[in-house]
Amino acid sequence: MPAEILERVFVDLADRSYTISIGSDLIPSFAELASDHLQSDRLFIITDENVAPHYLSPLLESCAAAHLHVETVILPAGEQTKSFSQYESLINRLLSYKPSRKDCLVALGGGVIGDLVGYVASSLLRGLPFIQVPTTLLSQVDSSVGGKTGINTKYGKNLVGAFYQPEAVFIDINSLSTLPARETLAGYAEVVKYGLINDETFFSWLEENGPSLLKGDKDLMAQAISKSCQSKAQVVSEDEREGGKRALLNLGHTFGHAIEAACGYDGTLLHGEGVSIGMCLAFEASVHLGLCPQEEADRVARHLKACGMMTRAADVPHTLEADTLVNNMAQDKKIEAGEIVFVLAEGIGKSLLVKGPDSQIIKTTIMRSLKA
Ligand SMILES: NC(=O)c1ccc[n+]([C@@H]2O[C@H](COP(=O)([O-])OP(=O)(O)OC[C@H]3O[C@@H](n4cnc5c(N)ncnc54)[C@H](O)[C@@H]3O)[C@@H](O)[C@H]2O)c1
Ligand SMILES: O=C(O)C(=O)C[C@@H](O)[C@H](O)[C@H](O)COP(=O)(O)O
Ligand SMILES: [Zn+2]
Repeated sequence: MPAEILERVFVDLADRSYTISIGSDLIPSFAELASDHLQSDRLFIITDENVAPHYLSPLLESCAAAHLHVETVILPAGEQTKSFSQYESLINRLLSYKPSRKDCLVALGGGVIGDLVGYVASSLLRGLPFIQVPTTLLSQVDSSVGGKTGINTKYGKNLVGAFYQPEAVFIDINSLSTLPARETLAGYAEVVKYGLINDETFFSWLEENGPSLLKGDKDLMAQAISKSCQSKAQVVSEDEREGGKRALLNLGHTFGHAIEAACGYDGTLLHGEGVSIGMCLAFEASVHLGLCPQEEADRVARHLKACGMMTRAADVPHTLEADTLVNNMAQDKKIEAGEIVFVLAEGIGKSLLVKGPDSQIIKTTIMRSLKA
């Protein structure tokens, strides 16, 4: 089947600008689509053990047809791959192939592969071009766009990394057909996030269409992916390095990352699941701080729950302590003069940054969410 591009979204970043192409059958046509972005005929495709059996062959076949020279690296799947040890081993493996600065890395996979490969691209030989081919819903709507790359450390999520933009992003929505339902749901949390941040109309659309989209309606899914990419591209174009409004894309993440760290990155809690609970906590905290009406927080939790998402810390299949979560939150990157800048909300579509809100209210909100 020839590639069908449904939409192109431009990320406007001066000399680092690029296009996100969204469509069907883009992976089997990768080499043709990517040809304008390649500076040499040598590519390094990095993927994981779950993605490779489905999508590596069509990608390799398209590269062979275009007479490209390709080396392939298949990494273990899962969050633990975003680590110092995998970073070092990938760097060494790539160096063994004697890469040049014009060769291109291709991240074929979810956010784990995209974040790791992007960071390797930013640092190997002081920077090589890379292309994102995201294959999870989460990576198609969020992580492949915007240039946040990095790995986790024992102190927390994404604490080592770089802002480093890809040359292009190719979103093949057909790849979602093999994604496990739990992963689709986790990605959906980041879709809902865009509505909650600044687009109540989109949130209402999701209330109406989210359940059908999650059941496999491809047309609705494509619309949600386009809308999410447009939203993210807009924010990133205005604030690439999170000097201000980009921090709103972190709605739910201060809480979510703290819960993820407490669970140990072993698959007990997926990133999107932490974000779902974290967004509910952000809205509940906003209610207790007198910023947001209770009905708005209830509406957020109701929608996420109706879709089958986790909405409370008590839903996590791991024993969590409020003190551990508060302690983990102290590693958040949005800290200014010793105070965490929280993403809170005055209502749906009305998010805002609040520096150092009452810490007792934050802790009480967490404790309530931990009660079954
Ligand atoms: N850089 C950013 O802006 C940004 C944004 C959001 C999230 N993230 C990061 O992204 C990561 C989460 O990404 P994710 O949710 O994509 O997880 P992931 O990369 O671990 O992928 C989820 C699982 O699905 C499998 N998989 C991927 N594509 C598949 C497909 N098409 N069919 C079958 N299986 C498939 C993977 O092997 C893995 O087991 C987290 O580390 C998070 O911190 C980064
Ligand atoms: O692109 C952004 O900016 C985001 O915050 C998107 C988030 O969904 C993503 O999880 C990101 O990796 C979080 O970044 P961090 O700076 O909080 O580590
Ligand atoms: Zn996220």
